[in-house]
Amino acid sequence: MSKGVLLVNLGSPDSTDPKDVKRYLGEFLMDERVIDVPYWARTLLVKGIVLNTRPKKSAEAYKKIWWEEGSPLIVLSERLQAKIDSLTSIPIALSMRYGNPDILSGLQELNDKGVDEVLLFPLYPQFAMATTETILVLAEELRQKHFPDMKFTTVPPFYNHPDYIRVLAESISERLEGVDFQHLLFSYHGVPERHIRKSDVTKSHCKIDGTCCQSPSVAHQFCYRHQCFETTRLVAEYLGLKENTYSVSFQSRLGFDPWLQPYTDRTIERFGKQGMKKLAIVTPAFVSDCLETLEEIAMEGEEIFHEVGGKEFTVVPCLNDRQDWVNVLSRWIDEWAFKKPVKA
Ligand SMILES: C=CC1=C(C)c2cc3[nH]c(cc4nc(cc5[nH]c(cc1n2)c(C)c5CCC(=O)O)C(CCC(=O)O)=C4C)c(C)c3C=C
Ligand SMILES: [Fe+2]
Repeated sequence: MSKGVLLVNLGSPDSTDPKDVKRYLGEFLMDERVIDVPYWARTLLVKGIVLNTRPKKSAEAYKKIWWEEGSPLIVLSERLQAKIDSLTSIPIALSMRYGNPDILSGLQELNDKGVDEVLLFPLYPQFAMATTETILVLAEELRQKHFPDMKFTTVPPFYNHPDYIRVLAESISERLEGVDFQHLLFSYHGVPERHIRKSDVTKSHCKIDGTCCQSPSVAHQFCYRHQCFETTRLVAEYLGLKENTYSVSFQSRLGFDPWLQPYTDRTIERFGKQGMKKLAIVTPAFVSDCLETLEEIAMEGEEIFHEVGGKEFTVVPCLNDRQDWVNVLSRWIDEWAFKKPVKA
């Protein structure tokens, strides 16, 4: 068997043209694991309402963060792929769940190189049905249809892996060295509360009120909320952060259903109104900087903080293509490919 790796990230529109943004949002939001309502209702909501207004607004936001080479998320993922590729001897392909390059072309590229055993590597530290699960389901559908002889292995969510925690914590301490801050906010992408209940394999563990995430359960294997809190706890422990000097919030909610709380924008506002002047923020659900970190946090978040009297707003960049992160990912890949012992 010949081995290869498919890194998979979320994806971006091809350009900031509202037509491209509309095509991308259409594919994204028509995913039944993102807007998980019956097909007719999703079609009515997405095609009848959201796609008539949101593409223009989102295109404006993308314009603010777009780079000459393209979408930051794609460019940063490509840089990560290239650096891993230079350290490993097996083929490394890159795909996006939505937009381009798609998962089919990534699998085709590996197949053309003679690969028949693929390590599927969703670039998400925490599991969510709207991210990890949708990648794995689509990849499996494509495998069955186009590459039935291919074998898949999947990298599990690495939210509590000591290597990930160390690199994330080091990236925070590097950025915050010499920065005077009163509070470190861990802002994760939100999901609707309903998604947490749906992913609960026990069907009874998740209460979403904070009482369940600390009590051991098999449900945690698929619980986004638990995994976000665990990442935070472990990083705080690594950095020796004192209680009440850090907290968790959830950003980027869409629609009117309850999403995981507290919401990041309201938290930033509350901190400023309470008199906080110096806030630092880190976004561990994203391994690559993207619209949600560069625009929603670094631009909108800072504006909110300043409007309510805040002064210094420091954003920790995502891991992107940091060399220590590249080294960790390359080592994980080699350990899988060459069956080397797994070291923390
Ligand atoms: C942890 C990662 C992410 C989760 C969980 C997630 C859930 C989720 N997202 C939407 C809706 C949108 N998200 C959008 C952008 C976006 N989302 C993520 C990651 C997660 N999403 C990233 C990395 C990005 C940025 C992409 C980029 O090109 O930089 C957008 C598009 C932008 C916009 O119009 O605001 C939408 C829409 C839902 C509904 C959801 C869970 C159900
Ligand atoms: Fe999102």
